[in-house]
Amino acid sequence: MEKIDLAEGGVLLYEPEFLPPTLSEQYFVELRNHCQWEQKPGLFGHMQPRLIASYGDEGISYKYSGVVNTALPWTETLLEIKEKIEAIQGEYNYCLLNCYRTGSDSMGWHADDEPEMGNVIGSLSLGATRKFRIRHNATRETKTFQVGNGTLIIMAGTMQQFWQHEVPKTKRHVGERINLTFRKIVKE
Ligand SMILES: O=C(O)CCC(=O)C(=O)O
Ligand SMILES: [Fe+2]
Repeated sequence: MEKIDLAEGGVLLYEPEFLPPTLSEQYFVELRNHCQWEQKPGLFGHMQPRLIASYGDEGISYKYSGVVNTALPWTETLLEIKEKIEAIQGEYNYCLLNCYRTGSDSMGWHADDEPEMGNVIGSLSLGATRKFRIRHNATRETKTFQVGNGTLIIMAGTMQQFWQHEVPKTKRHVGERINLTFRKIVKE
């Protein structure tokens, strides 16, 4: 596990081999086939370039890109994955899943810095390898991480306040990738 101390108190943990490939593949197939995937409109009425699904504790909902996502009840598989990540760091009550179907699916620069969002976010990648980039708001310093089948990233400390992150589009022919971000939503 690589621990990267970022400017101004941000912390990023990076473990490319967090889960073994066969288990990751099993999770990928299970989640792709059984999650309730949908494509939602983003901020300006365009559809978001990816599919999403969200699961969590009862009564949890999360407003994201202007869209409210109400959590479906946890599944066995998601609880199993959640426990594995919690064993490294964090305590989570919500999971947003993103499915990037091709290289044209992506997620633009953003920070998960909503006031109700806990500062520790556990992010697991399954399937095709994509780039995950982070960029410091003021200095524009950028770092790129390859996120492949079974890669874990934990974002913590003040990272969301000082850095944004993205999953850029790629012209390469890439297969599908599923990303799970486990979060803690604190209700007022
Ligand atoms: O797909 C990823 O690796 C990042 C997802 C993400 O940043 C998010 O869901 O907020
Ligand atoms: Fe994010």
